[in-house]
Order: sequence, then structure tokens, then C-alpha cells
Amino acid sequence: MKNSESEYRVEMTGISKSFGVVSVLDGVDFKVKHGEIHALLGENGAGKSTLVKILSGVHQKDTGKIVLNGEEINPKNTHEGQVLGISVVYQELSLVNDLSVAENIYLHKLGASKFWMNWKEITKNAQELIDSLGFKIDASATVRDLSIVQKQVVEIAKALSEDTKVLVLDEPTTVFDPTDTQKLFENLFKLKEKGISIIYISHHLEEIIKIADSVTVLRDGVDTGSMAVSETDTDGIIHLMIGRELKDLYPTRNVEIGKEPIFEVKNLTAKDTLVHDVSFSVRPGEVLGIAGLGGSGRTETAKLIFGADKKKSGTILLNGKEINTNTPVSAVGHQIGFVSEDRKEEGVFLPLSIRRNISVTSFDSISNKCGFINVNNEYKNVLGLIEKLNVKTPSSEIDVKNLSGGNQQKVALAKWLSIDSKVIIIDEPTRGVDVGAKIEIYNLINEVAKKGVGVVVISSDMPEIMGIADRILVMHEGTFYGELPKEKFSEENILRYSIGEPLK
Ligand SMILES: Nc1ncnc2c1ncn2[C@@H]1O[C@H](COP(=O)(O)OP(=O)(O)OP(=O)(O)O)[C@@H](O)[C@H]1O
Repeated sequence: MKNSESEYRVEMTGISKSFGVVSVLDGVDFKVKHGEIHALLGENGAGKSTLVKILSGVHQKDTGKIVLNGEEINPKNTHEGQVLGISVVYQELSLVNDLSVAENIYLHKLGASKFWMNWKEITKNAQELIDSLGFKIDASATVRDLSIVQKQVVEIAKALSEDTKVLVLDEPTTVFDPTDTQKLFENLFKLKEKGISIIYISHHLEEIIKIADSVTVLRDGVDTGSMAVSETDTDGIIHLMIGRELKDLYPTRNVEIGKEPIFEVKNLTAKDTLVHDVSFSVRPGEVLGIAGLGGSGRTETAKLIFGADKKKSGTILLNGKEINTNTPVSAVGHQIGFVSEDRKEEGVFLPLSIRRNISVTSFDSISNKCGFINVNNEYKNVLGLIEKLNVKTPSSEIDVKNLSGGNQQKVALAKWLSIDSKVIIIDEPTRGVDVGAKIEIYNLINEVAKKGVGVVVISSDMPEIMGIADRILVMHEGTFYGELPKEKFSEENILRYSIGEPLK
């Protein structure tokens, strides 16, 4: 029955879903109005992505009813969802690396066309779409050559290339710096004005307060109700999400920092990227923050140190001695760890179990003298980390691909934090991680530092980097522009250095 008078664009009622014996959603009600930004919140594994996957046709509900524009729908696959006007930008990017930006944006149309594609036209349309979003990306570039931020923009453009009525954004800003985030928000406000309903999943609660009209919180697969954002605040939302108050998001650090550097980088210059003349040192027990805008070269610097990108010149010293880290294998051999921001491509082995993922980097500590894995040690290590980081899973044998995004991130971190490193570089440590688990990760970083490890944290989240670092280096155009000691930490100072301006 059609009811076009309904104030709701989307009405999901009594939605339940299980995967095997695991119940993920249990009678969830979720309603989104026309032209509103509706935040869908909850801890990692609460069922947010599953709910939107049911709306968009990736998964089918076990029970319940979905109504779109007053009409009942049951999309059986994403194509049906798209035809109905439901577009989703997932947390895990789903672009085809070897195709161009334009090809990726219009990929879904290829199968539908009976005619030759006019690539010139398609590239032109794709370019116009990207330009209208206010980002600088060449539509004919190959996706493999884009930064993760640019890939995310292409995902958004792809979602908007359809006649979208409901746009779902699953953690869209985790890789964005404040300027890009602001640009995205402006785009969302424009879409909202056009009457498009936006479902916005995020763990950045300040963002929600800023942009959302309404909020629905899921806890363990059950909705705890919806409300207007004007009726609540971050504390209220946290309480609904985790059922308790949170005192300090950033735990106090009681770590003694060594005097001599454990790790030094001198005049490091990349062969193929913009990184040049990068010099810094980190001392045992120190948490060194690296900030900067997207595209400033933070991730490229980490990859260069780790041997994943090629070096042109410069030296790297561990405990005062020059070392060779020309490949990731040699970096790991020197006990240098690297947790990538790109979880799906470089962070975890999706088809392997949680146990295998964590154990892969810790063979030494779980093997006996002959090199055989001591299964007891392995389980002890893995189960300990699952508990510590509160990874939501029925067992350590579950494949990582079946975990929620935030829980995959916890496994990526656990993999590296469980081994004996001398230096560990963590790129966006809490990307996609819920507020409760963030504290666990910060505690774990402190624990690692306490062992005398030099920790380098790259983060776009300014409150986070100021909350956990002892010192912050700010990158601008491929090199360090300035250093901030703790007493000079402020968002303004980080931003000034990020754009190549001196402090006031
Ligand atoms: N295909 C699947 N098979 C088995 N279990 C799954 C599958 N997809 C999701 N799950 C489980 O369903 C639960 C909810 O996952 P979902 O991705 O919906 O959580 P989420 O709220 O989006 O979390 P996050 O904030 O971490 O992204 C998780 O425990 C996850 O392991």
C-alpha cells in the first residue's frame, strides 16, 4: 500500500537478522525523514552496518518490514537497492584499483548498457561530479594511484552518480582531515536541501552533534530509541551507546621517557613520492604524534620508513646504529612495526581467522625452541588480546572478513602490539573504532610505550593526537614544518603548521 503522505522516507520496523547461530539484529525499528541527516550510532559490532546492508540489499532480513517512500520494498541485491535510490558508501572501500576513477564511478552502468560506452563523455561527467564536490581528483587517473582520502571521495561520487534518494555514509570522515571533513559536510547540507535523506554512521560524536538532525543508537543489535540531536549531547549519546558514563577518554600517561633516541630518521627522501628531507627521532617510551593535512605525506613517510616505498636518500638509525629497512621484511627484522591506515589492503588478512591474523606477527613469542608453534601460548596470547580489546566475536576462529569494521581494526592493532617491537608506527590507530574501545587502544599504546618502545602515531583526529602524544610533528608538503611541545598543543597551532604558517 502506498502512503506518499508519510513524513518518513525510510521506515524499517521489527528488523531481525542472524548469521548462523549469531543474532546480530533483534527487532530493530529505524525511521528516517525526508531531507534529514540521521545518525546511526553504536559500539563496534552493534549491528549498524548490517542494518544498512539490509536496507541496501546486501543482506536480507530474517523478519521485519522495510518501507521506502510509503511502499514496502525487499531489495534482494545491491543493484535492486540502487535502482530504488539507495546508495551506500561503505567503511571499507570497494573500488577496483586497476580501473580509472571515471570507470569506477560508472562501473554499475556498464553491465546495463547495450551500447558502446562513450568514455570521453563518461570521463567528462565523472570529472564534473568530482569537481562539484570541491575535491581535486583527475577522473582519468587510475584508482591505485590515489590516496585513501581521494579513494573515499571517489566512493562518494560513485554513490551520487545514481538518482540517489537515500545516501548512507558509513564512517566517511575517518581518513579526512578537518578541511576535507568540512567540505564533505557542506556537500551533505546541499544534498539535504535537495530532499535526499542521509544516514550517517560515525564514531566521531562531535561530528554528529554538529551535522545530524536525529540520532538512533543500537546496542547489541537492539535499538535504544531515536531522538532529535537538539535534545541530547555527547555524554547522553555515549550513555546510550555503552550504558555507562565515560570519564577520561585519554588515560594519563605515567611513562618514563628515555634520554637517548631509540630511533632516528635523517634527511629521508623518497624516490617516488613527495616526501623529502624528513628528520626526527623518538625516544624509548615516547609517543610521538605526526599531524598534517591529507596529502601532506604522513602515510608516505611511514611507508618509506617501513620499506614499503622506495627511498632515494637518507639514513635510519636504531639505537644509534644505521639500519637498512629497504623492504618491509627487513624493517620487521629490525623489530619495527607498522599498523597501516588501510585496513582492508594492508592491515589484516581478511580470509584468515582472528587467531591466524594475530599469530602471524608473533611466531617468535609463541613458538618453542625448535620453531614449532606452542598452541597453548598461541591461544593464551590471542584470547588475551581479544578480551583486552573487547573484540566482538563468538570465537578466535572466526574469519576476520566477518567481523565488523571496528573489530577488524582492533585485530590489525593486536597483530602488531602483541610482538616485541623497538619502534611501532601506527597510522590512524582508532579509525572506525568506538569510543569505549578507543580508551582500550590508548591504554594499550601506553602499555607498549612503558616497555620502552618508541611509538609514532599518525592521526587526523586532532583531539586524539593532542590527547595521547608527548610531542607533535606537523607535516606540510612532504616534510616536517614544525614541532609542537605539549604546552603548545592546540588545534589552531596544528592547523597553522599544517598549512605552512608560523605560530601566532
Ligand atoms: N557476514 C557475516 N557473517 C557472520 N557474522 C557477521 C557477518 N557480518 C556481520 N557479522 C557480525 O555481525 C555483528 C554486527 O556487525 P556490524 O558490521 O553490523 O557492526 P557495526 O555496528 O557496523 O560495527 P562497527 O562500528 O565496528 O563497524 C558483528 O559481531 C559481526 O561480526
